[in-house]
Amino acid sequence: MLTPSFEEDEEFPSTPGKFKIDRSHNMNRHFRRCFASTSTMFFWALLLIAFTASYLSFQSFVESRSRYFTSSCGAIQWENQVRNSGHIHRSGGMSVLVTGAAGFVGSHVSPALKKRGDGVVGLDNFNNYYDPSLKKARNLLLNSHRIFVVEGDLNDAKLLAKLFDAAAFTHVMHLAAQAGVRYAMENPNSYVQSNIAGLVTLLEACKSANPPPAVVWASSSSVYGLNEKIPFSEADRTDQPASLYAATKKAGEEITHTYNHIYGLSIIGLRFFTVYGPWGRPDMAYFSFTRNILQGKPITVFRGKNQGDLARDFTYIDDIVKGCLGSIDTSGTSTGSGGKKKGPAPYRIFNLGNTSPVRVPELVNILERHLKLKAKRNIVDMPGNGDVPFTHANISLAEKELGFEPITDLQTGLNKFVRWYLSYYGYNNRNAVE
Ligand SMILES: O=C(O)[C@H]1O[C@H](OP(=O)(O)OP(=O)(O)OC[C@H]2O[C@@H](n3ccc(=O)[nH]c3=O)[C@H](O)[C@@H]2O)[C@H](O)[C@@H](O)[C@@H]1O
Repeated sequence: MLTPSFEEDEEFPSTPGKFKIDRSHNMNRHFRRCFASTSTMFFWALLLIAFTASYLSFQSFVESRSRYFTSSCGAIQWENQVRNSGHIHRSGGMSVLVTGAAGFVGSHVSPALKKRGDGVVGLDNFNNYYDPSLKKARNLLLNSHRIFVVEGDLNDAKLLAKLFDAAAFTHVMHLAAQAGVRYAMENPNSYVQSNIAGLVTLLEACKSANPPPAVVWASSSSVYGLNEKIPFSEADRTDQPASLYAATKKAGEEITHTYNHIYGLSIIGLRFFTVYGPWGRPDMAYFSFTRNILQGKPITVFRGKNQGDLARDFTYIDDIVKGCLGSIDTSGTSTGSGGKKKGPAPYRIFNLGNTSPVRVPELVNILERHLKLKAKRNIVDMPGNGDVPFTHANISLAEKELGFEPITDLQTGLNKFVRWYLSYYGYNNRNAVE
């Protein structure tokens, strides 16, 4: 029988790239040795069958946990999972349905709620806008915090009704969305589907719940569009969106207002300013720049009018999480019941930004320092694809009402991001998907 030796351990290093290269050579050698006698062959066949059987039963266990149920037995198990995950473990705590839980912001907000004793149930459709394996990895992390994430779509009204039947959510943290400013030109309907139709389906479920939850949801700094008044304040114009993405987020602000007005839903809309950090979104500039710099590929740096640099009020994820928790804690309650308004409910919108915009070339300089590599910069004029030249948040309202206080500068936040990136993808960076 084959016994592992030091020599074999060395041939299977932990880096996945090397593992792949060496595997065929090793497999040939193992096959020659292992199948030299019939008894060893029989032993390996039994082992293979046992392994396959346990893998299949594990898979079906995982599927039954998260997917919509098909049998009554599965339904009971599913409802128990939802109820347990949404159970509150502290006095005065909340039970929160987090949509987009396996997304970037959702995967940070959910454990933060759970750690302080709140109940959390996730909902995510695990779509392939970017590498779904990253979403699955975030999901594993959530599971390790005993957070159950239901795989399903916002537009599935029946599923939402089942969720609200199974758990008495006090709050909905609505983070699921079609994100990305420039992708809206490629796939406009996905924005309508998620950010408008999905939002309405969710609000319908919220207003019908008894009692209805308070809703905190992700709007976007992009609603300021062509606004030139700096810094951006909540009272500034938001009627000149520069992208379809921004237009759907602005529509979301109007739609949530009507549900507040007609049904007494308590609403907080959060205008996030270019959120970044560990477990981030691969479609965002800081993430794709890191990947390309490590792979020795060029990066495209957009330049604005008169060759001016673009700038963003980059905001670190941990600061955003504090703003989300502050919103949940101060949301007030919805006043309606069973779809009938009983009195006025709060409707508020807040900027969550860092208040110190950084030019995109400076972002690249910081990444170069952290990665100890030079970027191959390809500087081009900003195409007319929905981008805005700069963002800059005035956060005095969020400071006053939510206790929001961002403390992470870009240098520090990107250092944490790069360390995560290297630990997740490895130094050879071969597994990073475009
Ligand atoms: O805060 C927001 O409202 C928005 O922030 C980001 O949108 P954006 O600020 O455009 O973030 P990135 O796509 O990471 O771009 C950052 C900056 O890098 C620039 N960029 C982007 C990509 C690229 O290849 N080159 C480049 O120079 C962009 O023009 C922009 O100035 C998110 O992608 C949106 O989902 C979010 O709603």
